[in-house]
Amino acid sequence: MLPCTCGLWRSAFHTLKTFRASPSARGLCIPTRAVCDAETIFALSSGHGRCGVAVVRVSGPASSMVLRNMAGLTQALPPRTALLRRITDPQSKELLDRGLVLWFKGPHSFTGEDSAEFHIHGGPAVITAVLQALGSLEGVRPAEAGEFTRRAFHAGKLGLTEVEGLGDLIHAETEAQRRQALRQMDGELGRLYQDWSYRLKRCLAHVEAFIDFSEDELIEDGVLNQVDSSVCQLETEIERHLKDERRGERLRTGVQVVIAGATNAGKSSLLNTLCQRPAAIVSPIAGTTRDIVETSLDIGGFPVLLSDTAGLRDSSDSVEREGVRRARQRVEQADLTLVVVDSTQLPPDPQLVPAFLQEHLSTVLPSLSPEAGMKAASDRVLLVLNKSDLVPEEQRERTEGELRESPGLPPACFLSCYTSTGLEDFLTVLQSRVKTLCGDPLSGAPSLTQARHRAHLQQSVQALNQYHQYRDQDLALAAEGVRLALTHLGRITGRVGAEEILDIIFRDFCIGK
Ligand SMILES: Nc1nc2c(ncn2[C@@H]2O[C@H](COP(=O)(O)OP(=O)(O)OP(=O)(O)O)[C@@H](O)[C@H]2O)c(=O)[nH]1
Ligand SMILES: [K+]
Ligand SMILES: [Mg+2]
Repeated sequence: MLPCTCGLWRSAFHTLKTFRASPSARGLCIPTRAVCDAETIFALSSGHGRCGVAVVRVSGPASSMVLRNMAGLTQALPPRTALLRRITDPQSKELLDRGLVLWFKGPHSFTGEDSAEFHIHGGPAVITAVLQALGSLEGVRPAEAGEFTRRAFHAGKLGLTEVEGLGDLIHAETEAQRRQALRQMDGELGRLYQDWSYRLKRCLAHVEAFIDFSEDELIEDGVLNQVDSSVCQLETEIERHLKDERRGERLRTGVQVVIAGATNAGKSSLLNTLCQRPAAIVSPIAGTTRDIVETSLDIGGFPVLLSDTAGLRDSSDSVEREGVRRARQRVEQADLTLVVVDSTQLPPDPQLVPAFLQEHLSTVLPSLSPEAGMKAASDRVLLVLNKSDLVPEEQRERTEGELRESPGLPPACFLSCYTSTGLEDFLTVLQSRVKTLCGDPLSGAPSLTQARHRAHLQQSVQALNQYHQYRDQDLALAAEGVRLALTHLGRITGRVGAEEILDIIFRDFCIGK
């Protein structure tokens, strides 16, 4: 029997051969489309509208010609050095602006191609003149949305998860979103998936080596046991990564918080208080809100999509009934529900309040009632006891004491949307709940951020089940399971079938990125 190391070497070599041979495996190589597209592209990369400085980016083989024609640069430029130049029209030689030009020699650029940047004055007329001048040059055309990044991807500068991270970074609206996106753009998530791919490749190599050489006794029996435990270990890691309760995805898209409760409890007033503008109509007429009113908020760095809904009651009005139906539907989909209660309706005897609130919760939100599991309710609900300005202070304090003693209920906060009393305490509770729902983007393993990743990871795990299923009956089929799992992982990082998803990803990119 050969020593194990030799078996490893053989199996790795064997796998290389089979990868070349099998069409499904062929896709596993890094994308190798020509790094240099024949066309040179340009775009305004800074934001639109009047600004101090605007950045126009150029990428492609004609970039040096562009600098020669528009910035009068004849000799080879030092790369990555800003030079103050007169920027002129290439045909008429008219002065368009005075600005900085930079030159990036490929492959040491964002796209991997020869690139240039013009930092010009940000007035609309200056920008238009420079873009028009660029467009007049032969072989140079305006870039499509995300085209610079697409070229960077094809040049192997970024993996697909990094591209997605970059897209998220551009769209990040809150601190926590920025942190998560930056981490993904830096490649942490991509590295995690690539590490899994690498380990799966080793497993595959070993199984295939076993298939080919075990009969000649050239390989140790223990190899398969090693594969078994590696596959189990990987399954555990992927499943743990999947079991994140959608924290990363939630942070990326925003936590769905829904305001619900009886009519006139002050739901719309709460929405307006939280978003600090009169987004929803407030009136003493019960049944004012019918449609769902949405607004996005930044709660302590975390993104929240807050919805106000129709007051929950039986109504003979068909429009109101539709509003109530929509409200209930929203509550079902919510990550967190703020159940607003008019605190003047609470029993005057504080001891009766906990039971009253339990009862109230089960009528207002039957799916979150104690019967449906109070644990679920206390994780997904916050009770807002509104109009506290109308409750005597002494009664409020005694009620608060009672509520602290009744652990079965979701957290409850007294609040007045009129005077803002209690707002700070409520915001603290809300923020900590939202934070738990999103997780800390900086600690622990990087989070799963996209439904697309989740789908491929689930398929990967299913494929690994095939390995166990056929392990003792048909090793070729078992190996196919591992190969399939690898393909699914490859689809996340873009090593397999990237073209189909690129269009979807870049659709959300801006021009100039
Ligand atoms: N005193 C007092 N009145 C409040 C407070 N919050 C709301 N109100 C009043 O309560 C009434 C109902 O407020 P809304 O915000 O319209 O209540 P709602 O729950 O959205 O009502 P519907 O949309 O009809 O279900 C209005 O007259 C508000 O001015 C509060 O904190 N204190
Ligand atoms: K109302
Ligand atoms: Mg309302």
